[in-house]
Amino acid sequence: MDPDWLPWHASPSKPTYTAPDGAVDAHCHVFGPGSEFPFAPERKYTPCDASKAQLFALRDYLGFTRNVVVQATCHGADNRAMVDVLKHSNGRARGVATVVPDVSDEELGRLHDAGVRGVRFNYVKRLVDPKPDAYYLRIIEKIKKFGWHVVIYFEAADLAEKWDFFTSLPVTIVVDHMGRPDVTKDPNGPEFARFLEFMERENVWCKVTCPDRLSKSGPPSYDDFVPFAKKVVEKIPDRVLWGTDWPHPNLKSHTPDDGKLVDVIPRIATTEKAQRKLLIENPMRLYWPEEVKV
Ligand SMILES: O=C(O)/C=C(\C=C(/O)C(=O)O)C(=O)O
Repeated sequence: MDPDWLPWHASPSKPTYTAPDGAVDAHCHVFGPGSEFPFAPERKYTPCDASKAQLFALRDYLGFTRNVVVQATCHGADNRAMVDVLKHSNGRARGVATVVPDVSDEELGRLHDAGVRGVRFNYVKRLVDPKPDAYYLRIIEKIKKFGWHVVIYFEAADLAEKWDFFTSLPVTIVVDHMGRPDVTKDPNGPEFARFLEFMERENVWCKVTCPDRLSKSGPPSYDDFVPFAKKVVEKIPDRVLWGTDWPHPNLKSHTPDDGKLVDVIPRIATTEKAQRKLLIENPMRLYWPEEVKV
């Protein structure tokens, strides 16, 4: 089964930026292996296998310590591949699952015990068919008892339409990839200003991730991505997260060099204090709160 997109980089460069001890890759995936963890029949793309061993090896190679493994749509609501990573991580991986509204409390309990701490609502239409708000509200009612948060993945154009719903949610929200801004526009323009207004809400967090997806100026430095991500880090330094997005599903323009993605970090979080918040303090507070010394 050939993947629909370029395979991930087999020999990324060693980053020139050294992440602080304890750094967290807060957005990554595993795919399959398909022979062990079949892909969802309803998926809209077919991934290549990308295993926990390869994810852990990349983590160590890039100088990171922990992972947050996000359920990808190609596995639908079958979270077994993601849970398998958590169970083999020695406590160094947490998860974000995909569930359906009639998920049982017992299943949610099993996911929580394995290390899941959130669910993902994916609004990107090329990945998932749209669901009504009530679908997601039923899920939120179920997960509140576990203290989980909601990760939302949407296109910039969706924000206006979903504004009232997103701003009504009574849980912590984590936005994937800055809501996918058009980085050819002005970072000080009205479109990104509206997104930054969303970021002003105390329960809203943002992943300053995916220069490889968003940039039009392209690798290796992804210059046009930097002012947008830097703005978010400066605005909400205590509510930002970073991740590789390995193995980079659905990228067709190029195969990102994960070492070069790491090297973008000091250009968007320009002080050691901001880097420690982005890479350690913020993800630890959200995913390993029991290990955070008050
Ligand atoms: O991996 C990402 O975060 C981005 C993509 C894929 C998914 O999120 C997914 O399959 O769940 C994408 O933009 O294609």
